[in-house]
Amino acid sequence: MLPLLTSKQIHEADAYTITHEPISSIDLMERASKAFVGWFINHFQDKQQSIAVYCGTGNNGGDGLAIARLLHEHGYKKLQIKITRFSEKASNDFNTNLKRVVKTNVPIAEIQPGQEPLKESADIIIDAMLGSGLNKPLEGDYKYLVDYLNSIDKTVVAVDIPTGFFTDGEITKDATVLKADLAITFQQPKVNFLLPESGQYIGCCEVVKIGLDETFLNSIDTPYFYVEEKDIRRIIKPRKRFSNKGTYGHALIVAGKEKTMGAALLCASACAHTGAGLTTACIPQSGLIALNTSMPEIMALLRNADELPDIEWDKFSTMGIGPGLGKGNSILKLLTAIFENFDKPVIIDADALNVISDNHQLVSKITKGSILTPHMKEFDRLFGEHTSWWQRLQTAKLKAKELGIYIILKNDYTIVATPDEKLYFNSTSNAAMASGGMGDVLTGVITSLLAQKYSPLDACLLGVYIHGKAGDELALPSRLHVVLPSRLISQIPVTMAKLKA
Ligand SMILES: NC(=O)C1=CN([C@@H]2O[C@H](COP(=O)(O)OP(=O)(O)OC[C@H]3O[C@@H](n4cnc5c(N)ncnc54)[C@H](O)[C@@H]3O)[C@@H](O)[C@H]2O)[C@H](O)CC1
Ligand SMILES: [K+]
Repeated sequence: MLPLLTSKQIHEADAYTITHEPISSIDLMERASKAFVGWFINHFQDKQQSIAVYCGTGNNGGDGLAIARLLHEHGYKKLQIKITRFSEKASNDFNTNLKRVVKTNVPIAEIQPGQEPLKESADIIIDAMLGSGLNKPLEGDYKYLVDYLNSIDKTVVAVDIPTGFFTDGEITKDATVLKADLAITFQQPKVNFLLPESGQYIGCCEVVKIGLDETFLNSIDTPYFYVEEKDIRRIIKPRKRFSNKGTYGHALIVAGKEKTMGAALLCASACAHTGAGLTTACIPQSGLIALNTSMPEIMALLRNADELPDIEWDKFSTMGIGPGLGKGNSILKLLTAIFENFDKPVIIDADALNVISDNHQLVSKITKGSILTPHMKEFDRLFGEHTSWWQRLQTAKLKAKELGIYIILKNDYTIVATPDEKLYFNSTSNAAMASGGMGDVLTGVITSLLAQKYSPLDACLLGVYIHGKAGDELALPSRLHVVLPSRLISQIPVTMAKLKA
């Protein structure tokens, strides 16, 4: 897992690398700038395009000056540097790089406090004004300049972090940030890049390694982790010789009502396709024909609106409860009965989450180790309104600990909050997957993994990853506009096979 650092910790990692590699800070800056330029020249190959490099006077600005020099050496002809002299302070490495770039004769202009922004006509703006040193929202000269640059709608490439964007902590709705089409960020994604609020400020993000000390990075105490394919390959288990259906558990999918049987079918089908030994769907009578005709592999346990179904509690390894289930008194009774009689962790989604929100006394009854899979609205209904994703992260961390449960907060980078106060960000999935039924599939996948004796944490991390990866494999190569849940289900065994290869 890649630990994600706060800006304070990034500065510590920077200092540690300088002392222990050892490397001088100016050489580390050179390495970072080269990494930026390596990516930049591959993607902006037209050397006749005009480029304005806006530099602050700290180390982000120092990077900007080094980048301008390196681009000049690579033959970019129409470069200009604009230094924001809004502070009397300048870092040593900024000053050193200023001396170095002066020798190249790339034109340099300085913008003084209170000065009107210089009219910008360049095709591309490289933003090296402020980076991880940002310590307050933009105001005064910076705000004025950034508002102007945002208004002229140029292609903006941010060095490390867009000016005005906090890497961690709450992003306020009225924040002034220089909107970047692309942020080329150093060493690792920043926590706030992974939250939906960043969408309006960052078009896309590329991470370039700058050789910070890996042992130190991995030793830093942080609740935030980024899950990568190598982590998933360590979690996924092969199907063994001499195994049989009993080896892989029996999952019960409690889902569906008359007009939302599709959710139950998708969930149960995903469960079977992810490899549960047996899958039974607890559905109303009205869904039986649909189940039998669409999925002969799946057994039925019928639910009658007025009485509790006759569940043999010991028979099932786990349960996935909620997709298309409906609300109301009978569902409340059913959930209560499950929490009272079934002592293994379950997966709770959709309508089951809403029933818990409406009957808050149920929250404390949720079996320890269970997994909740809310999207943003379901999460807020359960745990209260939030005005930012940062707040939501903190609540998820708190509630997962307090209730001894796992919370999967669905999002572009779906977040898994665990009872030991960690937050794992998933790295797969894409916008083509944003369609009804995708969440039902995820619930089926995770239920299946829990039935197969993966620990709740591994079931969460693996389930979320393969769900997103299957969607990526289908959508990304041919840039599909949309991937439907039922198509994604049939991809899951393929995705799992690739991860085990
Ligand atoms: N390990 C790495 O990732 C490396 C990063 N590098 C680059 O260094 C910057 C961070 O540099 P730093 O000097 O610490 O901070 P900034 O340049 O972002 O800011 C400078 C300075 O500005 C002041 N300031 C903060 N907020 C405001 C504000 N709202 N208005 C006005 N002034 C503000 C404050 O005094 C800051 O100290 C990182 O992003 C990378 O680009 C290294 O090059 C290599 C290693
Ligand atoms: K920047």
